Amino acid sequence: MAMTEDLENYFRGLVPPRSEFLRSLEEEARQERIPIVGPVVGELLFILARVVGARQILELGTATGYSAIHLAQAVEKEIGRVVTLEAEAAMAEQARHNIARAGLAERVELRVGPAQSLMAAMSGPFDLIFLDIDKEGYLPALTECHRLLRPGGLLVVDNTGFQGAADFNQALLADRRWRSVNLLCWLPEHSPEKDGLALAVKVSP
Ligand SMILES: C[S@@+](CC[C@H](N)C(=O)[O-])C[C@H]1O[C@@H](n2cnc3c(N)ncnc32)[C@H](O)[C@@H]1O
Repeated sequence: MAMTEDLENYFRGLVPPRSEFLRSLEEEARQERIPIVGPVVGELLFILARVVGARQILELGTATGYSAIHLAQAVEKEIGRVVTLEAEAAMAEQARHNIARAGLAERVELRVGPAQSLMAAMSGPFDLIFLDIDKEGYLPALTECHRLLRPGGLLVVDNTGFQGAADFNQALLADRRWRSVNLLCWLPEHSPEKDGLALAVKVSP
């Protein structure tokens, strides 16, 4: 059977439905030109966290809290928690406000500062790590991501199509302590819509 001719338009019609609140965060990010993952990758993060049975999640790059909200929705109340790291104090304040409005403040711990130094002082293990900071920071963060993930834990990396992520992509591919795939995707309402997304499992210490 032939595929539909206008695949992009067709898939735009399949973007997950979401609350008015999440739509307002998407609008806020659009107006302030803040690159967030959008509804498709947001839902993907929720699904991946559930599949992994994640209780402890680490996010690098909070921005306004949109992806942290999806991750926090996936963890069980009172058992699970999302630790999210944001370099900019004003952005962190905006995220704190949004996360509280989502009723998820108790499940999210927001730490302010450069991810690399915050991670160096942290101990894991985390079940899932979502990497979404400045792309030049990806490679320097990889060693800490490996240390902080539990064996079998999942690393999800956004924006791997960016030039700044090129050395990270090569390092991840070459490192046999990970099994990984790097996908070229077309993701409606993701910033940008055509981009890469990497998934990696920690297979050895
Ligand atoms: C792409 S946005 C994150 C979007 C967010 N994950 C979402 O989808 O809702 C990247 C954020 O990471 C922050 N950031 C960039 N480099 C950072 C670093 N080295 N440490 C901590 N935060 C960083 C930026 O200030 C920005 O708010």
